[in-house]
Amino acid sequence: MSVQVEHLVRYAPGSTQRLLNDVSLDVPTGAFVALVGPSGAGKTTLLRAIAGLDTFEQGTLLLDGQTMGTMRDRARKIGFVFQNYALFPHMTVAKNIAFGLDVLPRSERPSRSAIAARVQELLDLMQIPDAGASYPARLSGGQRQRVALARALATGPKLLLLDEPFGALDPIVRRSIRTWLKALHERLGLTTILVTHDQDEAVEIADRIVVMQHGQIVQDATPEDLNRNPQTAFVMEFLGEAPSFNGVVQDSLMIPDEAGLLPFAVNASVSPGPITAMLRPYEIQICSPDERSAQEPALSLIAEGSRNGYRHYRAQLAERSVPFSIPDCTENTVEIQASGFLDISRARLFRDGERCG
Ligand SMILES: Nc1ncnc2c1ncn2[C@@H]1O[C@H](COP(=O)(O)OP(=O)(O)OP(=O)(O)O)[C@@H](O)[C@H]1O
Repeated sequence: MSVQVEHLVRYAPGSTQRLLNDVSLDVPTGAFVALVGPSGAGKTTLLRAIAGLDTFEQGTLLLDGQTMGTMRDRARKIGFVFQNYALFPHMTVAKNIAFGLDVLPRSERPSRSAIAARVQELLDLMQIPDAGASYPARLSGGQRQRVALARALATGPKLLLLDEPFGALDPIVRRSIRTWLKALHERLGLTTILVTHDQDEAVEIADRIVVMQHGQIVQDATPEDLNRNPQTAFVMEFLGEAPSFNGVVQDSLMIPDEAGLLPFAVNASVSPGPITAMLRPYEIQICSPDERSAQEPALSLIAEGSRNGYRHYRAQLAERSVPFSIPDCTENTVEIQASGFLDISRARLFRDGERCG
């Protein structure tokens, strides 16, 4: 199922505050989109509007090119899992999963045996084939999340809306459920929109990341594009550690304010004046003192060990220390407490928070 949101505006009830401020989003059938952004950005509000759980004052919402039908039509086509969407504790797992089918009017409800078969199929799919007779209290957190997903999938929805569905899980279970969800999405040909606070999760699972801030979409791109071409300093910072360096552009040269950083050439289109350079720790390079013999070495390096395929360091500048890392496999040997200069020429440039180079 495709989702098209056009110029959506939603006000806080009884107020002129815009919770969603002219939001447009196009999600083609089969896409896996992650909605990310700081707390209060409007992610849940947008998801609820798409689900039809909340109304909106302006704009259009189209599912498969049509305005939304009745609530019941929607309920069958859209599966939701919200973070605090608890299972019914007094029902077995099987009854929980069957709920959406059991409550259908008799004329539409599958036979008892068809419902039982569907429940078993979902239990098998969730890799908890024997859990049907258990009560939710007997399950682990990860198993409960799977049951919540199974319940959302029982009516055969075409669109899956997930609001922090793995929030309560420990990182290891979370990682395995994430991989499994991606495979499920592909296998069932679903369209999935996932709200998550976990940037790594978004990058790993989604084919598109939509970043929200103040009720607006600030960028909508593939994970690679978002990392390579963040349109604002906020997006750059939001997606991961991003040391920033103030300086000034003169004659197409960025001259950092702090000692210990090498000036670097910038594109001629970048106008002179104050500027902020930001880059990832692994994009910072170290220059040994003898390459710049005219200057005294201006910083010292502190090794912080290896992690995730990188060797991590902190470079001590006059007023602060800056994280940087190099791939573990590199031949480059940076000695503990070695000194040198930082080359930040791979930085993106921002002015007033907007990308300018
Ligand atoms: N019914 C409401 N009345 C007034 N304000 C509301 C209402 N619902 C949400 N808000 C406000 O709208 C803003 C967006 O909320 P929303 O829950 O969509 O953010 P979010 O991005 O999902 O945040 P989080 O990551 O914390 O879940 C918040 O400032 C919230 O306080």
